[in-house]
Amino acid sequence: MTPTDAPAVQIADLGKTYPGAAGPALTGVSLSVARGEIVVLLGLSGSGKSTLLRHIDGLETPTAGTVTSLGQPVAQLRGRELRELRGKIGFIFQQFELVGPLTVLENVLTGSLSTLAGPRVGIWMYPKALRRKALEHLDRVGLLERAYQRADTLSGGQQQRVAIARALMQDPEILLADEPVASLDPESSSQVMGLIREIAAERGLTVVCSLHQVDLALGWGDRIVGLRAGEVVLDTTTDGLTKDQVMEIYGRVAVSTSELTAIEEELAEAREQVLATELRRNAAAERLAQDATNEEPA
Ligand SMILES: Nc1ncnc2c1ncn2[C@@H]1O[C@H](COP(=O)(O)OP(=O)(O)OP(=O)(O)O)[C@@H](O)[C@H]1O
Repeated sequence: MTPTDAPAVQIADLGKTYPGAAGPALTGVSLSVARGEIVVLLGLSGSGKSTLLRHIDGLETPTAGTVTSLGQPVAQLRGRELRELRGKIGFIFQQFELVGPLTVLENVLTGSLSTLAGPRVGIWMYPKALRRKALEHLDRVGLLERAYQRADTLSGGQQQRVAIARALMQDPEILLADEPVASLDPESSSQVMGLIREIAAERGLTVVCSLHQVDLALGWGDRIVGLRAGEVVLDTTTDGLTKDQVMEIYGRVAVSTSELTAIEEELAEAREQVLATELRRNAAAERLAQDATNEEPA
């Protein structure tokens, strides 16, 4: 395998148990994501999607197994090495994580902070080249005319586009997105996902994105990885994949008809036993009452 063929992310037998947790958040997860691939993580709340994403840029440390991102063994990196890796991995979140009172442009500029020595307060504290780059990214996400507006005056969809522009300031090779459209309406959701896909194609970005919406995932991703209770239960390209197959991840159609019949028979048997016990109890109570009547003095 030549260096260019090397996967963007290689996860081997990853396990994670949070301190004090009753059970593991991830178990035996193995996954290889090629450069330029667009992968959707699907699964119910609590299935481990965020935990998996957070291991890719070293925000979590594995309990077992390894994660290699852009050829680097993530858990072994410290200090500058870890910062350098994170500099190549952009992250966008459900709640956008913008600084509301700051202007849109300033929010985008904060995406370049890891490349600068020391903090920056105000747009004019950033080098001109970075200001120009931030404006170009805002133009790309269709928000150039909003550059000097407060971030918290924008709609949810617009704020997520600002967050994308901010992530682009890092010139990332990988983009991680943790339910980026969970708080958006369907129209804004497809606009934001469409934009991510276009930008990923333009830049050859690798994208790993968790989503809740199966339809969106099917139309948007190249590949779907389904998680259930911390384990990979589906890993397939989206070509020809049906919604029913995907829904099995959620356990809604995971029970077959024969299993359902068996469960129903078991329930019917249990109901009969309860009924028989109740009948016996009633009979015993009647006998006691009868005995008491018989013993009463004439
Ligand atoms: N910091 C933490 N400490 C302890 N347990 C955690 C922590 N973060 C997550 N968990 C637990 O790990 C499991 C997986 O959580 P995770 O957030 O990765 O799931 P998720 O699929 O992203 O869920 P959601 O869709 O709700 O964001 C859950 O049982 C959760 O309660």
